[in-house]
Amino acid sequence: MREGNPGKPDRALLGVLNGDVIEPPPIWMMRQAGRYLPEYREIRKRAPNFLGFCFDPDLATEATLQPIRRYGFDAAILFSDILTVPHALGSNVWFAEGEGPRLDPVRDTAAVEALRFDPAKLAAVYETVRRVRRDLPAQTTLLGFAGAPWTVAAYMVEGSGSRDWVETKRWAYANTGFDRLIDRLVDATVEHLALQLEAGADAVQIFDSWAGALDPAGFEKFVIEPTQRIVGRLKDRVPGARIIGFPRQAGALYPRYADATGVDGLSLDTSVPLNWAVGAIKNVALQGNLDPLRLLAGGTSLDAAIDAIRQAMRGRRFIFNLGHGVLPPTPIEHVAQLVERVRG
Ligand SMILES: Cc1c2[nH]c(c1CCC(=O)O)Cc1[nH]c(c(CCC(=O)O)c1C)Cc1[nH]c(c(CCC(=O)O)c1C)Cc1[nH]c(c(C)c1CCC(=O)O)C2
Repeated sequence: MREGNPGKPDRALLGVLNGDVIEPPPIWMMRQAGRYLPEYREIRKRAPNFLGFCFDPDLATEATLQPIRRYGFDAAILFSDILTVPHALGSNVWFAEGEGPRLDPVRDTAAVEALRFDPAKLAAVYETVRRVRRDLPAQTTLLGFAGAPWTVAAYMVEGSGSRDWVETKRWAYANTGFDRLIDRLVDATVEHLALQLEAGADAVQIFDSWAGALDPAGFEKFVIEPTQRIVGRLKDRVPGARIIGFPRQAGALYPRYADATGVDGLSLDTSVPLNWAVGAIKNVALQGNLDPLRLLAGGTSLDAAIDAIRQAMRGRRFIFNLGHGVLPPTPIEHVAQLVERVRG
């Protein structure tokens, strides 16, 4: 079934994005580098704060490689964060230990006009990409990433995480300059993703974690339209760029997102019935969507959930993943069970 990738080493995950059906499917996990790994918790102590960790190429390279060494996943994902982009735009971003991200809120046009993307502030990130590519096994795909404009804007407007994103939606729907923030983020995201691809990333994922917070008209304007611009411009700038989109909780709007944005792969959240997705979503590789809680719980119900996903996706361009990030209390043995079951 393989066409191969002329001129490229045989990277299964990149192969799926390029059009191959591969059995067993390549596997990686969102948030595979992080707190569920004892070796991550150990090196995390070496940095004074989380952004300092992300901007230290020694530490970020090591964190990226840890899950590859332990489990041999088919892809490594750059260890970084979606909030490095607001940092490079000049926003004040910090992680209050145990409380999640904090930013100085951006709530008017003057604050938007003050933002300037300076990629020099992310030089350590691109250096990490180069080092990881140099140290990775040749068959392992390296993924870069960015947050989508809507999700990054939501953190910038609220100044933190939120359940309902009230201030962001109020401004977005009022139509009083929020689009300018989205435009700035589209420009910065294209630049940031292009620099990762040019430093050695094989493909990139765009995380729109809060896409599901919008109504359908808002989803069209603030999720689909900016993502479509990013994909078009990135493919113009970096020929052959491969892009996975993750509009989390998009529900019935997943097919529209896949058709309209031009992504090569679509990451499905835990709530999506795969039998529906296979029929409704054409012409893209699908990725997903094991419930991270199944992985945490383990046991025979984990095996059954893995088998059901494999069964539903047989014959389809598919990348095995979770429906969202792995949770910190997940036992490391359950992850070993997952990888073995998918490949066995
Ligand atoms: C919304 C979002 C963020 N960051 C990210 C998203 C989109 C994906 C999603 O929806 O989960 C993306 C992200 N964050 C991180 C990665 C690294 C690569 C990987 O997936 O392994 C990636 C791809 C590391 C991280 N980013 C963060 C950690 C934990 C902090 C630490 O280790 O000290 C890690 C490993 C911190 C972070 N960063 C963010 C939050 C809300 C938090 C705090 C919540 C939490 O603690 O999980 C913003």
